[in-house]
Amino acid sequence: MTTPADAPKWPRQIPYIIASEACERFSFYGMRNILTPFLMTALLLSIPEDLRGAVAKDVFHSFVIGVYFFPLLGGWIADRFFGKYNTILWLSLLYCVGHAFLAIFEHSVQGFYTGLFLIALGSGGIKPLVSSFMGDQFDQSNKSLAQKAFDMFYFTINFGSFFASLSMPLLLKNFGAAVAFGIPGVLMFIATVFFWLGRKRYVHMPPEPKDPHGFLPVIRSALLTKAEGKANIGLVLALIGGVSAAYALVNIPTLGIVAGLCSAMVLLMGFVGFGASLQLERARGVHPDAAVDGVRSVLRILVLFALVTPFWSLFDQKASTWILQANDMVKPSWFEPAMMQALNPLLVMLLIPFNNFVLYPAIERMGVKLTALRKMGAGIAITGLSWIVVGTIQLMMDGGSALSIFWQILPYALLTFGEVLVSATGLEFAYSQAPKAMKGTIMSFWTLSVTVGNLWVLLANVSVKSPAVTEQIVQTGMSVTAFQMFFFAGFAILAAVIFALYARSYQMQDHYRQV
Ligand SMILES: CN(CC(=O)O)C(=O)CN
Repeated sequence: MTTPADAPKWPRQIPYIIASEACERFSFYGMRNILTPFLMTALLLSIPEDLRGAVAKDVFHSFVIGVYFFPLLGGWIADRFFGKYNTILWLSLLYCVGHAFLAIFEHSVQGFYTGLFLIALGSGGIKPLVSSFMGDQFDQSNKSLAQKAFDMFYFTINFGSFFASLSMPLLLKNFGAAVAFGIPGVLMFIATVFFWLGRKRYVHMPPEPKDPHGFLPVIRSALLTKAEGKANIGLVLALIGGVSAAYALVNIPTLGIVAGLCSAMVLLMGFVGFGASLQLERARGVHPDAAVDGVRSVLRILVLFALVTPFWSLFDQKASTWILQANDMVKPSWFEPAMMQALNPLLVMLLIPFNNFVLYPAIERMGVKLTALRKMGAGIAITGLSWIVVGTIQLMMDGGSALSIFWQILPYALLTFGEVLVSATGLEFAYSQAPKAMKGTIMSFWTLSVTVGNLWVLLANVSVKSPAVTEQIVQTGMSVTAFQMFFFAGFAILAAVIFALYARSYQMQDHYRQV
């Protein structure tokens, strides 16, 4: 029986991290939400109007790609050199400087782009570290509270993003760019101060020295060690990955720079990882058993992350495909389609407490154990369901029905329910499953799953430009838009089924630190 004395205790430093995250997310979503309108109506005015939209999109997506690439750099620097606290603090200061550049250089393209680069470096660099640092504050005695802390963390992200989504477009319109970009900068500075204030209370995990038995050395040994009488199929697969990556790079003119680079990265990682997993046992003589087992568990986590990527494909299209649909729906004259975006953080703030206090306890009372993997699998499937609803709305519109924009509330609710199950749960899952020396890196791979999810969207968009594919779609009797919606719904539901099957054989790890 648990007595009050040994009941798990909340680490008192958690509020500093959560308050800092709320301010940081306000600053991030605040500047991100006004970036495209600012580029279109101010910074890029010298570009002819018909070309301006494409340039603005390029700038925006290059910025987003940076944000999701730099987590790898931040994770590596923290794990190997400076530790999480120092890396977060210094990158946060750089992030503040980036915001200052945006506010100061509202008339200078070069100054403004430098600001964007610094923000991508800062926000991307700290993104996986903050959640991982929060996990470090828990140990075996109170790890049962960690999921609640990650849920609170996710709640405050959306608290920040909700107010930013509503207020920043109005600030840009009424007070101009210097004020609109300055305010997120002030919020980021406050976020840094909050984080710094907790410094004496935090648990600091030291960086790990270069390990000859780390992830990459073990992978290399697995691929390069010969086994008598056996072919080196793993190495052949790794080489196929290298050649395919080179092919994707050569095809950048067709795929576009972003899709080409991301495809090359995914192909290389996929083939090398799969090849190494086939002959990981060959590394056993070269490295200690614990190192080889650690690598196997990391590769298993990466398979789960790969199966989460379809969720991100669907989730991030609420900012593109769903807005385009909303444009053609019936709405009050004062209502902007993009304002539907604010529904997502609002619903996250409602669903997290509802799930934790009402839904999860009710389901557990019915005898169903809600593991992280069950929640994530269900979340991916529910996200697929939201796209069946959106696809059905599209079919009705294509058939000539005039539908109110408020019909989108249902798919938004389903999508956000899926998000809370997948993304909020996945943060804690990723942390708890990562071996100590690889926490920053694994959290970065979790963030990278967002990039890969967006890659599937880019590739789907490239493929529907091909006349052969369009012809096939026409034969189904659906518009390309409706077809794509059902395609993505099926993509997520298939991923959910594979996720559920794979999860059955997944051995849960416990990498919380000892007391
Ligand atoms: C995508 N996220 C997480 C984040 O860190 O921004 C959301 O919270 C979207 N609702």
